[in-house]
Amino acid sequence: MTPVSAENNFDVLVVGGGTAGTNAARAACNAGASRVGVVYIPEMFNTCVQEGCMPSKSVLASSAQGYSFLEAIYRKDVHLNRLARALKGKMQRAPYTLIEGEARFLPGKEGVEVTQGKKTRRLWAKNYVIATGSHAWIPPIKGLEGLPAGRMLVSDDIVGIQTLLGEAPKRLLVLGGGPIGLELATFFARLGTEVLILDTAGLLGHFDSEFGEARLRALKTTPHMNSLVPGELQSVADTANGLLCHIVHQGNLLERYADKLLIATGRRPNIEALALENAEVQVEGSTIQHNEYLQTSNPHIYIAGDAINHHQILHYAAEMGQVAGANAAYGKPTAVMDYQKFSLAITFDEYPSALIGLTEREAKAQGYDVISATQDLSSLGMGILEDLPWGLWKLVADRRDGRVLGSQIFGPSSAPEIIQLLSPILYYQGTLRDIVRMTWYHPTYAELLRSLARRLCSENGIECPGA
Ligand SMILES: Cc1cc2nc3c(=O)[nH]c(=O)nc-3n(C[C@H](O)[C@H](O)[C@H](O)COP(=O)(O)OP(=O)(O)OC[C@H]3O[C@@H](n4cnc5c(N)ncnc54)[C@H](O)[C@@H]3O)c2cc1C
Ligand SMILES: NC(=O)c1ccc[n+]([C@@H]2O[C@H](COP(=O)([O-])OP(=O)(O)OC[C@H]3O[C@@H](n4cnc5c(N)ncnc54)[C@H](O)[C@@H]3O)[C@@H](O)[C@H]2O)c1
Repeated sequence: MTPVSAENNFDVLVVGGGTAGTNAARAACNAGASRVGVVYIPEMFNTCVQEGCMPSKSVLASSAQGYSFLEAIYRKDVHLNRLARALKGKMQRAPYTLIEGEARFLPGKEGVEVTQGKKTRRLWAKNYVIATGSHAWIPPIKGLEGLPAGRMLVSDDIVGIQTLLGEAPKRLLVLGGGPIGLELATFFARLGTEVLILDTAGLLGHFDSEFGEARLRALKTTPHMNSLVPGELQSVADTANGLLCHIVHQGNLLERYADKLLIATGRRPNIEALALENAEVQVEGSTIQHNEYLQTSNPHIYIAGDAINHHQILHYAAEMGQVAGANAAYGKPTAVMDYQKFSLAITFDEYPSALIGLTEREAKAQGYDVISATQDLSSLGMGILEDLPWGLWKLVADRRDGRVLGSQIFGPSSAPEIIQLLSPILYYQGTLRDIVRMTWYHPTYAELLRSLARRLCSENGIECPGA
């Protein structure tokens, strides 16, 4: 290895300054690494704040409050400027060194080369963390590539949505009914855009199937929303009447017109620019091979966050960063990434859905003796008072000891908050009996958790107070 100057020599070098990268750097500092560097591209330094969680929730909140498209965009820009300023300030005060530019690995264990404009700089580290995030994936569909600029949007485009659209489109085809598709479809439908959602599978694929089915029924009653699920976009062509979309649905070939197309079919890791072949890091398809310590096939290189190509949600990015950063600082695989411990997913659309812990399907696959109870929230207590048109709540437990394994909820606008009632219960390995003994206020949605727990006890012969 050709030596580098002291300022370019690190114990741990993190490539990526987003949530995973900054958590990795902080964890490396806390684990005793004295020289820790973070390389990042300043224009797009943090997905959550710049184009992900926060802008999507900002426009959703504005549309729920009745703001127009342009007002929602203005408010989003104000929110993001404030959030980005706070985050940058936090990064500047952190105990690691920030380096701006795009990084790529060099062959022969020479470290990484960082390019910014015409300047390049070579950095070397004992251990590295790759935390380069992800980008929207565009499926190979006939006609997509040749579309004129502004006709097609991807989820990353929310940051520049006004420049791309000018105003809310009259007709929008949303490809993909995952969280991004459902959230952005909700935003546009609330503004009066006629939205058509297509998904080749079902909605809410991570949930038990009754939740995807209920979400689809609810979608069909939402003003300005329509769906063809499962439905496949075969081709698209730009015509004088708009985008002509050929769609296969239930064996029929349908024609639909849209003014704009929004692609929300998942995300893929940002790894192309890294020249990983130089670092002897094995990649299979879009996935960097790694073990439970988040260590790649090169023992000096770890990986964290969306770049890992699964669990692409913020709190996982933070946790993976902590694990990868600590292991990189120790110089050996020590901390293990436990995904199940952090299982929590929320979609903030018209009828929000949330899950925590294991679904019934996952619990069965793991060999648990599963019991579950589901309640329709629209016909119960608060659901009646609030005229809730749709709502389901499911509790999953282990028959052997009544331990709570997971829960899913859909419908009420407070679902994203309600699901987190289960967080301490799962963390402390609480049981159905614990839930029944706890105090719940009436009338609230939360008190229904006790009804579910009581029902599971009485139906399955588990001793519970009042069951
Ligand atoms: C529309 C949308 C909505 C979302 N909503 C939510 C939500 O509500 N809740 C939730 O939990 N999650 C949400 N997510 C997911 C969440 O935003 C991501 O999981 C999380 O931000 C990923 O963090 P990260 O650190 O892995 O990547 P990023 O934040 O993308 O960081 C990647 C870093 O790598 C740097 N980089 C990339 N390539 C290079 C290179 N070659 N050299 C140097 N630096 C490089 C970038 O500059 C950046 O600093 C959403 C995502 C999207 C797109
Ligand atoms: N609220 C949140 O927590 C939140 C919000 C947004 C994004 N995210 C995260 O960001 C990541 C990306 O989200 P996403 O919604 O883009 O991806 P996703 O993978 O969650 O969903 C993509 C959807 O597109 C469908 N699909 C795939 N190919 C298709 C095709 N050719 N035609 C039609 N449909 C197709 C899939 O069946 C799936 O339902 C996810 O990991 C998600 O968890 C989280």
